[in-house]
Order: sequence, then structure tokens, then C-alpha cells
Amino acid sequence: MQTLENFDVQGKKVLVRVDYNVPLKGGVVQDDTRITASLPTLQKLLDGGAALILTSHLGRPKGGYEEQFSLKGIAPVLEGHLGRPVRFVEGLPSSNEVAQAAAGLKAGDVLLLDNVRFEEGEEKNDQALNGKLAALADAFVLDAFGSAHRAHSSVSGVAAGLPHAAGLLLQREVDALNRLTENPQSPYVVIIGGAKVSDKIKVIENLLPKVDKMLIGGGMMFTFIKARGGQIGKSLVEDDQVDYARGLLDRYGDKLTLPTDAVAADQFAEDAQTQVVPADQIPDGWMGLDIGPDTQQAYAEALKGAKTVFWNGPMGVFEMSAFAAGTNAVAAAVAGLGEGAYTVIGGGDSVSAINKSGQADKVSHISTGGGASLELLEGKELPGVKAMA
Ligand SMILES: Nc1ncnc2c1ncn2[C@@H]1O[C@H](COP(=O)(O)OP(=O)(O)O)[C@@H](O)[C@H]1O
Ligand SMILES: O=C(OP(=O)(O)O)[C@H](O)COP(=O)(O)O
Repeated sequence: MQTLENFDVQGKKVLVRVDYNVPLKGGVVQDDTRITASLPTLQKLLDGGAALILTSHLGRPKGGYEEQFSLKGIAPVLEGHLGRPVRFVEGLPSSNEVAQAAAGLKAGDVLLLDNVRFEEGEEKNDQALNGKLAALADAFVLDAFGSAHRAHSSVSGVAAGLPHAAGLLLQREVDALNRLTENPQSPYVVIIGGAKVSDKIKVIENLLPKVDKMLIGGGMMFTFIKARGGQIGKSLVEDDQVDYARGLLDRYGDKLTLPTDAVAADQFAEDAQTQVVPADQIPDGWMGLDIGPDTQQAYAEALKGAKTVFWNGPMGVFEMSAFAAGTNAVAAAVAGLGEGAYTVIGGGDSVSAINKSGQADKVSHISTGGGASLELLEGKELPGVKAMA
């Protein structure tokens, strides 16, 4: 990868792709790890005499502007961290307003664009959008490790039209994760949970031969439990992937570990009625929102003595305290390995969860990318990394 070393930005406008896809509640940032993680790159570019145009996505808008996915609320948080004004331009990054604002930038100025996924062309890696984004700046820096697995306009497409380099975060992440791909020490345990089932279930197949054990939790568990013929009620499931999950269980049943019990709820709410039930007997109309106490214990046991651990995806809906116990128990078990193991936790929500549990300082590497880390670990070349060659 081309890096920031010897990358001259003096007097230049630099378009920086960051990943500010942070957890929000009522528009308020719940965890600013992804924002603070970008600061060394931003500061280095500013110290080098650049003006910055920052672009990011937030969530998964359906196409066009949606207020709940605006980056507006990020600007004051970033301003606080950078200690200098951050100008925010609402609306489409390809608008005339943005082009005008970019044209007027002076060294030291910082401009934050609104959600790049409001652009129809972003996820299609559309040539016209690539050109419009490139026209805003003199150079491009990719620092959005969490999005580096997306071959999107603002990640890889725009790079072809501008001198480009990987930011410090992207570089640091790739280095830290390479420790997991180059001779990871055994026992190597991977834990996968969360809600992005259709994305991440595909990664499991390539990852399984490389690890000693894989512990499944979160919303990911129910597609596997259904594949085994279990009752999952209204739990999150990816019906298209049930056959695939069955195939994985047939081939890797010895490594793939599923929860034996779950916390079921009668509604998706903090004050729901709850009961602990066998994971394959979720009552009709109920949904599994956390792993149960027996699974917590079994997973803590499975992690004992591990030398390498990677974890992406919370074990339950940890944002609600009624369903946070499983995530906290696994966080404690991973953190408890201390210096004796190389432990990595990745993903926007997983990092928020480990921060909330107060154990983040006992983990070897906190990664800003969940899906991106998983794809690196399964041996794929990330489009963002490739574009920084
Ligand atoms: N059993 C479950 N049912 C529904 N959602 C779940 C369940 N377990 C975890 N989640 C949700 O998964 C989300 C995080 O998933 P994901 O985006 O894949 O993780 P990360 O951001 O760490 O990569 C959290 O918001 C959490 O509430
Ligand atoms: O939060 C992200 O990924 P993650 O949940 O796998 O860590 C990234 O911002 C990528 O978002 P996307 O999965 O909507 O492309």
C-alpha cells in the first residue's frame, strides 16, 4: 500500500474516506471510537498543510436522503476532538453546494460531507460519482478500515482518479490483523455474533479451516439452529442461508459451537417479558435476544487457554441491559486471557460493547472493522486495500 510517508499534501485539498458509521441513539453518538481512531490521520494531514474534505457513510439508507442517517450530528463531536471548526454541508456530496464549499477551502479547513450512501451511485461504484468526488480534491486518502471490504465509489472507485494513499488507521489495522493471518498461535478461537447475518455467514466457510473453534451467538445463531431443525419463534433468521448453514454443520460440526440456551423475549424492547429457554425451543411469537447462562459458561470455558482470539458481533442485543449479559460474559472471558493471548475485537457495535463493559484495555487490538476484519481473516484482498496500491 502507498502510505502517508512521502505523500505531499502541502496546499492540497485532500478527500479523506473515513468510517464514521457510529452507533447513534436519538441522533446522539453512543461510541466515538471510529471518530477518535481517525484523528491521527486527520492531524497528520493538517500538520502537512492540507485542507480536508471528509466523506463517510452512516447506516444503510434505502436510497436518497433520510434524516436519521445524516452525518450532521457527527460534526460537533469531531470539532470537539480536533479543536478546530468543522463545516458540515447537508445534502448530496455531489451537489453544487458541496463543490462550492470545497472550492473555497484553505489549508487547515475541515469540511464534512453528508452520508455518501445518499448517493445512488455509491454502492454501485458508479463512474460518474467517482468523477464528481475526485473533482472536489487534489488527493485521496482512505482511512475507513471498517468499509475497506466495500468496492464502493468513495472507498475504491474514487482512488483511480487521484493521487492516493492509505491513512494511518488503515495501515495500523492491516498490520494488526495480519498477525492473525500469519501463523496464529493455537488454540485459535473465533466468536461470531451480531445482526449482519447474510454478510457474515459467507465468511464462516473460509474461516473454519483456519481456526480450532468457532463460537456462534447473537442473531447469527438462529439460522444455524433452524438448520438443525430447532424452533426459533420470531428470532432473526436468514431463510435463504439455512441450507448453507446445514452444510457447514455437516462438514464442521466438531468446530462450530452453537448456544444451548437463550434469553427469549415477547417483544423487541427493554421492558419485554423474558425467559431462559433451550436455544432450539424459542416459543412461538417470542424471539431470542441473548445467549443464556449455560452458554455463557460454556463459551467462557471454551475460551480458556486460547492463544489467539478474534471476536466480531455482540452475543445479544447489548444496547438493552436485559440482553447484555451474554456479551458482557464473553467480553470478560476474552479480556481475562490478558497478555497470554493475542485478542482482537472488531466491529462498530462490538467495540461499543467492549467499551461499555469496561474491559477494552485488556484486549490486544480493538479494530474499527467487523466485516472488513473477517474478510481479511478469510484471506480475501479488500477492495480498499487493493485500491491503495
Ligand atoms: N439475537 C439478536 N437478535 C437481533 N439482533 C441482535 C441479536 N444479537 C445481537 N444483535 C444486534 O447485532 C448488532 C450488531 O451486529 P453487527 O453490525 O453485525 O456487529 P458489528 O457492528 O460489531 O460488526 C447490535 O446492534 C445488536 O443489538
Ligand atoms: O459498521 C460497519 O461494518 P461492521 O458492522 O461489520 O463493523 C462498516 O461501517 C461497514 O458498514 P456496512 O456493513 O453497512 O457496509
